[in-house]
Amino acid sequence: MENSIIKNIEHEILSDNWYTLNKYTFEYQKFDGSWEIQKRESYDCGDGAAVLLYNTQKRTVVLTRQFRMPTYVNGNTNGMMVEVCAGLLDGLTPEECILKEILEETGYQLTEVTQVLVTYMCPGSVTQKLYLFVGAYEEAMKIEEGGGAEHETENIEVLEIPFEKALHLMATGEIRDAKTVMLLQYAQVNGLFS
Ligand SMILES: Nc1nc2c(ncn2[C@@H]2O[C@H](COP(=O)(O)OP(=O)(O)O[C@H]3O[C@H](CO)[C@@H](O)[C@H](O)[C@@H]3O)[C@@H](O)[C@H]2O)c(=O)[nH]1
Ligand SMILES: [Mg+2]
Repeated sequence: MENSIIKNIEHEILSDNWYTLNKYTFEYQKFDGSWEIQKRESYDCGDGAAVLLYNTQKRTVVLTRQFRMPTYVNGNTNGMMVEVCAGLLDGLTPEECILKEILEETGYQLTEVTQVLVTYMCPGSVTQKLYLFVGAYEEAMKIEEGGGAEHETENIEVLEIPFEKALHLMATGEIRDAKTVMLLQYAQVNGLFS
């Protein structure tokens, strides 16, 4: 990490259970040139990849639905989230990761996806960099049931819905996962279905 506006970085691990919560204490040079000590916690759950699966003939997208505990404890009544297929890199490249996740979670076997955006999802507190893809799917590519990796107790429901319905669900707030909103809007802005 090279940066002339911070120095003397100290690192401490606050929790290292499933993911890692780090704490950094460092000197930060303010805009007026003076230095101050800052302390920042930083949650490292790894980088990830996500994909909007779309079919222009059928005008459909494939999404997933699963229980997300962090949303349940923050206002999402039944904790269920409708999201694009996504997963953590776990040592793979973003493209390798997302092709594997597509098969595991949705049962489609794709060989090609296109990277369209790279985003920091929550830059004040979470390290995660997320690689966003779109991928064209066809019925013939469905070779497995999907549903998620058994050993990860994922329990993922696969939804194939019209693109217009996905846009409607986004407008009504039933779709409110950020990566999903970004990819649906990407499809809309770039005329993926036109
Ligand atoms: N035992 C245990 N399992 C966990 C824990 N946290 C996550 N898991 C398991 O680990 C799985 C990881 O599945 P992936 O498909 O790799 O990731 P994801 O949870 O779908 O998505 C993650 O990455 C996305 C893209 O970067 C993110 O958008 C999403 O928020 C999340 O971090 C989860 O589904 C869940 O079963 C935990 O604290 N304990
Ligand atoms: Mg996943």
